Amino acid sequence: MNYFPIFLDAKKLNVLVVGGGEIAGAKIELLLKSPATVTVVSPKISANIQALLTAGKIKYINDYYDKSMLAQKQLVFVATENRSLNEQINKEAFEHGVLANVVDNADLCHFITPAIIDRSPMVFAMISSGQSPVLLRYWREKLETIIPQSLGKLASFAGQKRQAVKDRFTNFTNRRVFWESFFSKTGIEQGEDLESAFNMQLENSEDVTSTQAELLVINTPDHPDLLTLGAVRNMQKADNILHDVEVDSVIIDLCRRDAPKAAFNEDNIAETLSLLKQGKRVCYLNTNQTSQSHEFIAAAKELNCQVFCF
Ligand SMILES: C[C@@]1(CC(=O)O)C2=NC(=C\c3[nH]c(c(CCC(=O)O)c3CC(=O)O)Cc3[nH]c(c(CC(=O)O)c3CCC(=O)O)/C=C3\N/C(=C\2)[C@@H](CCC(=O)O)[C@]3(C)CC(=O)O)/[C@H]1CCC(=O)O
Ligand SMILES: NC(=O)c1ccc[n+]([C@@H]2O[C@H](COP(=O)([O-])OP(=O)(O)OC[C@H]3O[C@@H](n4cnc5c(N)ncnc54)[C@H](O)[C@@H]3O)[C@@H](O)[C@H]2O)c1
Repeated sequence: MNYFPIFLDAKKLNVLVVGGGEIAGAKIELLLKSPATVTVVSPKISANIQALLTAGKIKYINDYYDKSMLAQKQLVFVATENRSLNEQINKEAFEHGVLANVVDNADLCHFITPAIIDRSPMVFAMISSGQSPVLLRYWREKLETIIPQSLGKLASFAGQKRQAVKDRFTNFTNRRVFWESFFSKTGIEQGEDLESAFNMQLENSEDVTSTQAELLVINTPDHPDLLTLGAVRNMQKADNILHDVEVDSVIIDLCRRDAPKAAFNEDNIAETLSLLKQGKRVCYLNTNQTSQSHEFIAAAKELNCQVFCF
């Protein structure tokens, strides 16, 4: 991953846009979807940009770019047709600690703009690391059709109810189980009857003090595409991950990111069994059915923990 993905709080963002043509206009429109402060510098601006200026949405410097304009800015977008000017801005921005994006010039970008699926407050942003913008657009269009429009409404609702769930359940595992169960209910994703479904679930949920231990054994294929949907869902739910050394890192990366991970060996069998005794959900990515792995699974069953195979 050569590009590190983060989301910036745009309330505190000061952005300079160099250029006043069609491409600069598109970047400004995108920036104005957020509360960023946008300053445009160009000796000429298009009718679209003029309209934004008249509406008081942007600041405008009617001049040629100068490096002094980078002061107090965190980002600069460059949309001029002048290659040597674009190179100069890339260099000067770097010297001033400002990150530059030169539109459609990966080699002059300190950061690149992603394809975006906006279901605010849920926002999906993705890149092809500059390798293939057309492939990226193709996937954005595909994902647009499967991500429901109501997802933003659901995320806002969950945000408003987070404190109520925190007040009701003191421990982290109970809160996670509550939300997992709420989001998997029929109709919830479509935003139907959120308030009544939520209230009913909150009233009927028990505070589970000791959870039932689960060992989720994934018979891991060579290729991630061959994992079943059930396997991936359970890999995402595990508290701890144990994997045979042969398992591909791409598959391990599909497990819950904050779950501790360990390679299966003699030394950590006892440790994993003790996690199961504490009622944890352990996912075991198994590739070779060795006698040692059979013994481990048998020992887990003896602990009275539930064993599921995928
Ligand atoms: C996300 C998106 C948003 C946006 O434009 O901001 C975006 N490009 C989009 C579309 C698109 N861009 C181009 C075509 C025409 C087809 C083609 O030529 O391939 C199409 C397709 C179309 O329009 O259908 C031309 C192009 N783009 C770049 C180069 C130069 C190069 O690759 O070296 C060239 C050749 C210029 C030339 O030959 O002269 C470079 C960049 N374009 C990026 C972003 C950054 C990398 C993102 C990534 O990781 O892929 C990066 C590195 C810099 C940046 O601009 O931040 C949007 C797609 C998603 C969406 O639709 O949502
Ligand atoms: N138009 C397209 O379809 C398209 C598509 C992809 C990439 N691009 C690239 O994006 C860039 C911008 O495209 P465009 O169509 O908006 O071009 P444009 O010629 O309409 O706009 C360029 C703008 O830069 C301004 N400018 C020039 N020198 C300047 C300086 N020293 N300081 C400040 N502003 C200055 C000009 O006044 C003008 O407003 C070009 O490099 C182009 O190759 C264009």
